[in-house]
Amino acid sequence: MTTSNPILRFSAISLFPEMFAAVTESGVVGRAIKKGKVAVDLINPRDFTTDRHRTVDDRPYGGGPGMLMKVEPLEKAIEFAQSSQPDGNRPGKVIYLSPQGEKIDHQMVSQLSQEEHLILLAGRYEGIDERLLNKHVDLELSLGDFVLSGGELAAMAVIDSVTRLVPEVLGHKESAEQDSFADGLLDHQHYTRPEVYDGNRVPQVLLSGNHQVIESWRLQQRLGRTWLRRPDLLARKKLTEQEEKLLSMFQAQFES
Ligand SMILES: CN(C)c1cccc(CNc2ccc(C(N)=O)cn2)c1
Repeated sequence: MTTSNPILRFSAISLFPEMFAAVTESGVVGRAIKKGKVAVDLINPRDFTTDRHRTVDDRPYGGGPGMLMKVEPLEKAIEFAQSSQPDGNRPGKVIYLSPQGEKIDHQMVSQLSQEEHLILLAGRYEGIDERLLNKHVDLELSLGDFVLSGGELAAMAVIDSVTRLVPEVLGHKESAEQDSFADGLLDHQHYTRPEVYDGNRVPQVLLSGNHQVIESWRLQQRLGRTWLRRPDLLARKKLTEQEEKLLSMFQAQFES
């Protein structure tokens, strides 16, 4: 069913809009756009410049290395994104991707998937004027503690991860509910043909056809791997009685 107005609209504000082809022309997002369920508008601040050289960067007060994004073209791009909003809809949420932002996790992605319009501000240079940030930005988000040459890759990560969670965007085959992290645990191991690869067999339990045993083995592996690799995630999760039991059996085997 293709809806005339999409469930979720992204407006990406970027000096390098062509980068977004990486998500708009392939994969889950590409298909969701084709089906009219998601829309991605590309807005380039350079189109809002008024000088002959179409200047989009400006020098920082107080000196120092690097440049900042020029205020005027950026503000006009943000206002254009906000105006391109069908009447009656909630105003778009302006998200600024930066290393100084709140770390993104599944909870945040899930909340964002409930929105109607997300305006993603992909910064370049050393960032943007703090007064512009305070006036227009609703949420400053970060992929992690590292610096990219621009916010575009982070914005595309938001577009992809959020789109996957929009109801009925994924078919039943790729369902996102089963995503690890959705329930706060890492994923279990995966195996496919051949049955013996490089001298190693697929764990027998997975060949048994006993779905109850398979499901509990997978849950045990998810608990065990989270305990080993991400104890911080495990600490946040309330385990059921059965999960406690599976994990302690895993720990006993591990420590034996
Ligand atoms: C101060 N500074 C270098 C800077 C400030 C703002 C934006 C940018 C654009 N680059 C980004 C953006 C996001 C991330 C992330 N971790 O999500 C990493 N890099 C850089």
